[in-house]
Amino acid sequence: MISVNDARELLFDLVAPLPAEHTPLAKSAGRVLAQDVVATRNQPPFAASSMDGYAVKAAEVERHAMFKIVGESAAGRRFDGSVGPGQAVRIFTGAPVPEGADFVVIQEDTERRGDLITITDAPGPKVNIRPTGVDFTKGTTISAPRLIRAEDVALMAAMNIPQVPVTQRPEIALISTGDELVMPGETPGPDQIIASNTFGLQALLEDLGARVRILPIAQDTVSSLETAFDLARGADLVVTIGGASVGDYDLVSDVSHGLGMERSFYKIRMRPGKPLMAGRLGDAAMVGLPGNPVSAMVCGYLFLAPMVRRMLGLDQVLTSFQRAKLTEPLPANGPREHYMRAILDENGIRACPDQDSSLLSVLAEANALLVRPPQDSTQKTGDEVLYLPL
Ligand SMILES: Nc1nc2c(c(=O)[nH]1)N[C@H]1C(S)=C(S)[C@@H](COP(=O)(O)OP(=O)(O)OC[C@H]3O[C@@H](n4cnc5c(N)ncnc54)[C@H](O)[C@@H]3O)O[C@H]1N2
Ligand code: MOO
Repeated sequence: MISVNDARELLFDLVAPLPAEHTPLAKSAGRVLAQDVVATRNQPPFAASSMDGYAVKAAEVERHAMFKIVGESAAGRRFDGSVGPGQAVRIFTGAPVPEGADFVVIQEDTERRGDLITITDAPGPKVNIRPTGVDFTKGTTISAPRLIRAEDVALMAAMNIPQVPVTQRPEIALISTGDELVMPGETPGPDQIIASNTFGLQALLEDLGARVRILPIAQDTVSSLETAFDLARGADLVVTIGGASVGDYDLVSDVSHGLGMERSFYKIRMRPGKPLMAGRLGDAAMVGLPGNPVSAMVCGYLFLAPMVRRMLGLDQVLTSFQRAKLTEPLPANGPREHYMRAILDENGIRACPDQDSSLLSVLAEANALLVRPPQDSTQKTGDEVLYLPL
């Protein structure tokens, strides 16, 4: 058995960042920027008014000063002439400031009669003009890698980048194994249950940006498992669920070995999630998850999620541990690193009372995984512990 950290390193060795592709700007949110993108224009491309009012010469701005309106500058339609002494140009927010003007008096500070305006209130020092390129200039770069957020989409749109280079989405095939499983919506036989962690993992992995294919459930036979592996061809990562332990029907190891899987490791010194196997199967990475629903989900958070982030080319692939104070004591831990479902609130953190790895109801109630090092001693209320937010 190897440690969680060693397992993670070996899992990272099984995957690499995927190539880039272009996606339309409108579809780029949630994807990972694969190459730097560069603005090809200044924003604003001209000195622009930030208010509705009158463009004048700053030197002439004072209370009671009068100006003659000689034209209009609107957003999208500039005033072509220039502003001379005693002249003003009617101007609107976002419009180009005409030549000769270096101040915009807001209309609330003026009184207009025909084509004459008078400044009624002393304008402050603010010139109400946005200089050319104040937002960004030609050559401004958004650096890759970067998880593209809505704000980045807006910025790239303003930069006039209609096609965005993004990392290809990792394709993941999920194979549930076991005669006892049926899909949600089907009618289970008396000894059957519903495949669950399959769908939890799909949600988790898709949320990270992977494309997930749920394959038909493999029965506990060699041929059924072989068929499932065959259907998984083309995936970057093949994940099996269940059949990883030592029972007579735990066939994943034998079947994957028979198909040429080069094993990287089997079993991690952790709870839950001990009987995890990993290796390379043809062009794909393969991870055999333990079937217990919580074990599979915890391994999804701890191992599959970082693998996906690595395939997406992100720098930050691990979730950082946080610290909180215990609101209830903990008994000593055994030899395996323990990821306990826990509840974090404003007072601190406490482990859920029942940590059996079949209990999805407890996992759903939890909002953190409290991390116990191997052989950790008894912890008292108020002691600080590490946790991962869920
Ligand atoms: N003698 C030993 N028995 C077990 C050991 C051991 O070391 N020695 N390890 C235990 C641990 S820890 C785990 S975890 C499980 C892992 O077992 P498998 O990976 O072989 O999983 P299965 O036996 O196929 O299933 C376990 C459990 O989970 C249910 N299951 C499986 N897949 C799904 C799914 N997609 N959705 C919902 N539930 C699923 C399955 O019905 C079983 O109840 O082994 C222990 N045993
Ligand atoms: O370690 Mo198993 O993965 O607890 O239930």
